[in-house]
Amino acid sequence: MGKRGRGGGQRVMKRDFRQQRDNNWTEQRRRDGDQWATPTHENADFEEYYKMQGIVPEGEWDAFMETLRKPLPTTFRINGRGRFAADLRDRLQQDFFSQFSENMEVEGEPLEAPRTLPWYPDALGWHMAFSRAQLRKLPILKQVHELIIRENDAGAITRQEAVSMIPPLLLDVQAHHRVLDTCAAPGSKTAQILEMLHQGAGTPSGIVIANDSDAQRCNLLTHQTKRMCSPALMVVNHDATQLPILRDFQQKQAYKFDRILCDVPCSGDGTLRKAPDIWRRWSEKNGNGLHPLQLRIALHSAQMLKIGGRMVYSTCTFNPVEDEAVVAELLRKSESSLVLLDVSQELPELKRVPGLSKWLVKSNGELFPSWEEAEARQAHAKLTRSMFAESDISALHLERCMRLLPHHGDTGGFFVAVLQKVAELPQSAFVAAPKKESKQAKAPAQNGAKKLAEAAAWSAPAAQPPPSQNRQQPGAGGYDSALREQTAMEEVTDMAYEAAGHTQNFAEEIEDKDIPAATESACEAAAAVEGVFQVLSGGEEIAQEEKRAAAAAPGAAEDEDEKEAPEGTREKPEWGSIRGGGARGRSTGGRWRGVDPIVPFTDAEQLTSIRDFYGLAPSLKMEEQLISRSQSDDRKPKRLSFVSEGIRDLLMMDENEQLKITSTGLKLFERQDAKDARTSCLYRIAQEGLPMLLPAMTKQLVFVTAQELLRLLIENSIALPQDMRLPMETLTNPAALQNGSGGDEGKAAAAEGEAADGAQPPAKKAKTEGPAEERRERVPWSDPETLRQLDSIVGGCCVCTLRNEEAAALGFSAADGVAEGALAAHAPLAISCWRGRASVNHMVARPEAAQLAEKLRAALLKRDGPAPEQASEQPAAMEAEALPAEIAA
Ligand SMILES: C[S@@+](CC[C@H](N)C(=O)[O-])C[C@H]1O[C@@H](n2cnc3c(N)ncnc32)[C@H](O)[C@@H]1O
Repeated sequence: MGKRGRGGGQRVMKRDFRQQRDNNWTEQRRRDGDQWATPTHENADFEEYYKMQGIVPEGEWDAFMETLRKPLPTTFRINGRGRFAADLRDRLQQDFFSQFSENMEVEGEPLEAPRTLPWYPDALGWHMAFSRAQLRKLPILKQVHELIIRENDAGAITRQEAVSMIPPLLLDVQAHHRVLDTCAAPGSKTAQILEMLHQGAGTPSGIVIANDSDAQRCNLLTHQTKRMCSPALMVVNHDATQLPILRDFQQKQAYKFDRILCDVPCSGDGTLRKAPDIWRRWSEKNGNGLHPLQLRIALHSAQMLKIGGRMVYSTCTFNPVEDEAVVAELLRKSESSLVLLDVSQELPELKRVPGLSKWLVKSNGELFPSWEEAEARQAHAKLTRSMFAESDISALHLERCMRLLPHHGDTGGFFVAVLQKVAELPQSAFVAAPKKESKQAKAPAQNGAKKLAEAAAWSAPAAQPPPSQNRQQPGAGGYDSALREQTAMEEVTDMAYEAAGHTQNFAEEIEDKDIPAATESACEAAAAVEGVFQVLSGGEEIAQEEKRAAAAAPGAAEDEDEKEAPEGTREKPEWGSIRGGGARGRSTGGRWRGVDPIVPFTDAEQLTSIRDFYGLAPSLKMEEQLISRSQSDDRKPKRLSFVSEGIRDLLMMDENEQLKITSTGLKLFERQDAKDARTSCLYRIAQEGLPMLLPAMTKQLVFVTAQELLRLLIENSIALPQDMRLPMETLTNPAALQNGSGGDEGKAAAAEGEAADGAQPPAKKAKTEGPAEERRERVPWSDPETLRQLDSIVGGCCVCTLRNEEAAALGFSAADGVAEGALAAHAPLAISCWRGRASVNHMVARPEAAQLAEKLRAALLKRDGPAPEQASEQPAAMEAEALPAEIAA
């Protein structure tokens, strides 16, 4: 079959794969004739290959294989650091894990007690291994299982495979770092990195750029990281070998990163325990096919790293061709500008084996120790020299790499190398070594040695593309194009197709049989193998798109020579004049088709209105840090998001719209569209923006008791007393809303009862006013202090938050009431609400409201003990079923 035909098939496979990717990997069964057969956990090629490689220490092979055949335990980490994370850890320990004992059994089957991951800092990483049968039979396991799903959805914990937590820990991220996560979707490591960035108080000066070459997976990445509520994150969609290198106007040089994670696409056999279908699809060809891409990603990343910066290269495969071979070639090409760090003293409790210094490469069914031997046997056609352990290998200290073996810690398999940049990479690093004499000789001659040299030159440190290249490629892909020509990508193509075939079938059989939430582990396993697609379809599509975008860019046809400012002279552009990568709805056209452009929000009238309405302190620099994604100018933007100073600066540096931005910024405000809910402010507060807004808010705040907050969360709406209800005229006369309660008029209107509460946002109203709601007897607000505050705010959006002293007593804030950090999991207990004509309703999504209610109930239970009617019940944290049906759901 020709390549064109197969490419079409690839697209279908890719779509099928994506549609199912959120599902959990379970034990797969495949149709075998008319029989359903459970896949065997055997693969002779796999065993032979890895036995020969010597990846497992002497005498441990059986234990290695036995563990690989078992399902993977559940692991999770408690988000964030500090007191809040420790509190949650202690609560889980007291309420749940203390109920397990050492020698527990379920119907004769031993049950392993949950335990902490010994190497994870502050005992915040946990491991639990129990079977499905045990889960069904032991109620406490079911409760723990549900708790983990709930806390994961709420952003308090993250379910993540244990070994996948290691790269971010070794990246050693600090709050001021610029961090790049090159292959980031679905985003479990990005989330971990973000937490590290946010470990101090306030908004960090550093940023995280999370990239993935697959646009749909970028959306998944956005979704996964949304719960982190970080204004310091930007998600971009590029081929990591062509990520644009921007010019840093502050440093007057290329924009570089302090930390880079290259968690590259790989063949994924380290995930066999959660993706058992790999057993029957495993082939060394997958790894051989991915090696060139992995190397190119690592090389380009190294170029984007600051001198002194740290880069982690990781895979979830045991395969040395994708692991040590890539690291070795990277070190070789760097000519000592990169150093492989000895991290044996970091995470000391983590059991690991050192990297290999010799390995074999398989081709045509034979294993070869060197390129020369493969060449002599005519078996080198689909190989590159860089896949082999060369004679210089001992000088590279590959023993500093680490391989995580499943039987050592009951985990998946993983590989990690930590590198530090000590000097700029030589230009020669970006010119590929000859692969095969015959083709090699042709390539420069056919394509032009000058072009190659030019491409390599402009990829040098801090250099900008020469004008001609710049017009062709918005990204710093100069060396890449050279590399493409020289590495004879078309030969890798076949291997990639084969690898992709493996992925397709793998994907086709995914079924969701277990956990309802999209699980991180499923996505990770999927990601590991899906990367294969990027070699061809994804990568090529992106390259095409980047070319198209460059051509479509305003002024692309002009002489770039005249436009390029000499190094070091670039001025900082005006905030209001920038446009972040996107084209949709722009009359001038933008760079990235189908992407809404990022537009600074500078509407002075609206900004003043928002600032006045919520009494926002000047410390919240909305005028310079608020953005929207607008399709056209004729309507006010639907959402306003806040970006950190670091992201704002990056947006300004990206004045040529080189970045294809999927998402950035923390949503603070949403346009209030309800026609019957007019207030003087067009924008209401988005719940996720509260951690950022609350410290700056001085108006529309209502400090309520814990019991009131709990009631509001459970009942959705609490009525105002009759004498505080607003008159009907406020529905059409916004000015009247500004004057607070309606006095006598209010009383008159109140006689019309609840159904007349037109100021409630219609969408919410539909949700909250079911027949059961109407039947429920509604006790109005009654605490005198709360009533005083409710009377002092104006109708429309407001925030109900726990009173400081209660927040401190219940452990939700420091004694001074100030939240630690901006992450959602550590945000003060506050909810975005709507003060309507006759009631106050919350505007929080149901799952989040349920989670907040449970958190509050647990804290109250801890402080006050069980309420009389609850005294005989289980701890509050376990009793979602005791909540009203709409919350428990
Ligand atoms: C192993 S997964 C990453 C998992 C992720 N780091 C996490 O922890 O959730 C590899 C990812 O690389 C992406 N990918 C594949 N080829 C790529 C390329 N050329 N550039 C950027 N991303 C790529 C895939 O879409 C996939 O999401």
